[in-house]
Amino acid sequence: MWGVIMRQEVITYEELKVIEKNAIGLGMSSLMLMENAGAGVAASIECLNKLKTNRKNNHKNKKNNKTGADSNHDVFNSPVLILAGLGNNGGDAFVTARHLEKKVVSSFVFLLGTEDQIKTHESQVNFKLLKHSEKVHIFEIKSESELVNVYDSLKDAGIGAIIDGIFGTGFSGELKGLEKAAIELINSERKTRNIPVLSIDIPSGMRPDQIPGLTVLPIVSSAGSSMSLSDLSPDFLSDLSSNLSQELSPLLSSAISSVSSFNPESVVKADLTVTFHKSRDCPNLKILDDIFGEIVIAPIGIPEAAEKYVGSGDISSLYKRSVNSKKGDSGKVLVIAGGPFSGAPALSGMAAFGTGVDIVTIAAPESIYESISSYAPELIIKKLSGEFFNEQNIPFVTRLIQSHDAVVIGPGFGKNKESIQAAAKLVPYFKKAVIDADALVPEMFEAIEQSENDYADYIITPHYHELMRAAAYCGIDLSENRDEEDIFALEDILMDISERLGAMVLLKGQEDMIASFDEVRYNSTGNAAMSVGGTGDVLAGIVGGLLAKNKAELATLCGAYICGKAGDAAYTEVGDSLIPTDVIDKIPFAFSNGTVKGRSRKE
Ligand SMILES: NC(=O)C1=CN([C@@H]2O[C@H](COP(=O)(O)OP(=O)(O)OC[C@H]3O[C@@H](n4cnc5c(N)ncnc54)[C@H](OP(=O)(O)O)[C@@H]3O)[C@@H](O)[C@H]2O)[C@@H](O)CC1
Ligand SMILES: Nc1ncnc2c1ncn2[C@@H]1O[C@H](COP(=O)(O)OP(=O)(O)O)[C@@H](O)[C@H]1O
Ligand SMILES: [K+]
Repeated sequence: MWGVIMRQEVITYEELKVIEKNAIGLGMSSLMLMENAGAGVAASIECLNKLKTNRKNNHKNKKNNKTGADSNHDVFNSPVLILAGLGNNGGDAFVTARHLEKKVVSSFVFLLGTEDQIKTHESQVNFKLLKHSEKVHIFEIKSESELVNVYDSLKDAGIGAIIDGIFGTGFSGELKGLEKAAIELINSERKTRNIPVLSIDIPSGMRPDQIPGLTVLPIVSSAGSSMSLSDLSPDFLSDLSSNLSQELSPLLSSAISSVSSFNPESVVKADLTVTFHKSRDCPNLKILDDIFGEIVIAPIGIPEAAEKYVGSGDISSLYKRSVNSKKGDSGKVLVIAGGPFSGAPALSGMAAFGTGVDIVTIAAPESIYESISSYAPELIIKKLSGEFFNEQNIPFVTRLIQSHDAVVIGPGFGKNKESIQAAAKLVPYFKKAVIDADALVPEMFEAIEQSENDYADYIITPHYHELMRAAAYCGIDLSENRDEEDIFALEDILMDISERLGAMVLLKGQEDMIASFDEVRYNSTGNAAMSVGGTGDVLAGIVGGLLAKNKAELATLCGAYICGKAGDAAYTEVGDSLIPTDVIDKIPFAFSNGTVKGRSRKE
C-alpha cells in the first residue's frame, strides 16, 4: 500500500530501467513488458490523426503545399510504415505492428538487418509471431540502397504514418550506416510528404543522457527556488546560470550543453513520442519539443511494488569493479571503534569486506586492539592510544578518514561521554559516513546537522528506539511503540528527520523504511531470526561498504536489501539459530541473482 508519498511522478529513462528490472524481479517477464509497451503504442496511434490534421492545417496556412501528397490519408485507411531496429525498441515495434493489424489497412515492417541478427530473445519471439500476421508485410533490409529501393517501390501506396522503433534507450555512440539512412528517410518523408511520425519510447538517435531537465531540477531546488520543469525555458536557464552561485552554474551549464551535444540532424523528429509508465517530461526547451513532439505515456503494467520496494534493479545500478582495477580502486572503509566492545566493530568491518571493497581498516583503542586483530586477518587494525576513543586520537583518525572513502561509526562505540564528544568533532571531516547505534545521540545529530557536507553523504541506520532519539533531537513527537505510529505519519517523520539532519535515514525493522528528504522506500528482504544481536552491526558495515563507491541513497537502499537477502539465505541453512557471521557469509550470495528459498517476511 502507498504511503502519503506518491512515488515520483516524473522519472528519468535510467530510473525506468531500474523499475523495470525490479518488476522482473517481482515476477513480471520482459515479454509481458514488451507486450504492454507495443499494445500501448498501438493504442496511441489515434493521437496521430489529430496531430496530423493540425500539421496539415499549419502546413496549408504557411505555404502552398506542393509535396503533401499523403496528407489526405487517414492513418487507419493507409498503410503504416514501421521501422524496427535489432534491439528491444524494434521488439516493441513488432508488437505494435501485431496490435495494429485490426486497426489499419496494412503495415510495412522494415527490419533493419536480418532475423538472425535480432539481439534479444523477446524481440525474436515477437518477430516470429509477426510473420503470421497477414496484413503485415515484412522486409529484411540489409543495406542503404535496399532501403531506398524497397521504400520507393512502396511509397505510392500512400503511407499514412511512420512508426520509429529503430533505437530506444540502448542507443549509444555514433549514428552511421543503415540506421542513419533510415532516420534520414523518416525525417525527409515527414518534411516533404507531411507524413506524421510516431517514435517508440524516445526518438531514435537521441540518448537519454542528453535530456537535462531531470538532473537540473534538484539543483534548482537546492538553490532555494521553487520552480517547475516547465519554467526551464532556454532564457530562464541562461538567466539562472548567470545568477546562481559559481558552484552551481557549471552544473547547469553542463546540463545545457548536454542538450546541445547532439546533432539534431541525426535524430528522428517525431510528431508523437509514446513513452512508458510515467512522465519523462523534458524541460520546456524548444529544441527538445521539436524532436519529441507531443508526449503520450503508455502504462505497461509495472506493479507499484516495483517502485516502492528495493529490488534487483536497484542492485544492478551499483558500482562494479572494472577488470583492470588496482588495489584501493574498489573502495576503502574505515570503522571507528570506541573502546568497550570489539565484536560489533569487527562485524561491521567484515561485512564491509563482503560488499567487495578493497580495504577495511578499524581504528581501535588499545583496550580492544588485540581482540579485534584476532577476529579476521584481512582487517587492518590501527591502534589508538587510550582505553577509550578520545580527543588525543582526533589528528590521527582525521588522517585515516582522509585516506578512506567511507566511515562507519557507532557499532560497539559505547556510551562514554568523552568518546562521543570527540567523535562529534570528527564529523566535519567525514566525506561519507554511516552513523549507527551508540553514535545516534544528540551530540552527533548536532554535528551532522551543522556539517556543511552534502546531505547525500551521511546515512543514519537507527532501529525504532534510536529513531526516537533522532526525532526528539528534531523536536518531533514519536509514539513509544512503532506499531502505534501511523505508517503515513512515520513516513513524514522520517523525511523530516532526513531533511533536518541532511542525512539518509534507514529505519530497521520487519520492513525497513529508507527515507531521503522527499521519498520513502521500503525493503522487504530479511526475516525474524535476524532480530538476534549483531545483525545491525552487519547492516551498518554493508551500507558502509556500498557507500564507499556509491551515492548514499543507492548505498542505503541496496544495503538494506543485501543484508536481508543474506539473512534469508542464512536462514535456509541454520534456521532460528542464525548468528551475524552466518549473514556475513551469505553476502556474496546475496549479490548474485540466486533465488533465496528461505522464509521471507511476506510469507
Ligand atoms: N527494459 C525493458 O524491460 C523494456 C524495454 N523496452 C524497450 O526496449 C528499449 C531498449 O531496448 P535495448 O536496450 O534492447 O536497446 P534499443 O534501444 O532497442 O537498441 C539498441 C540496439 O542497437 C544497438 N546499438 C546501440 N547503439 C548503436 C549505434 N550507434 N549503431 C548501431 N547499433 C547500435 C545495440 O546493440 P549493441 O551495439 O549494444 O550490441 C542494441 O541492440 C526501450 O527503449 C524500450 O523501447 C520496452 O519493451 C519495455 C520493457
Ligand atoms: N523481525 C524482523 N524481520 C525481518 N528483518 C528483521 C527483523 N528484525 C531485524 N531485522 C533485520 O535485521 C537487521 C538488523 O536490524 P535490528 O536487529 O533492528 O538492528 P540492531 O541490531 O541495531 O537492533 C536489519 O537489516 C533488519 O531489517
Ligand atoms: K525509437
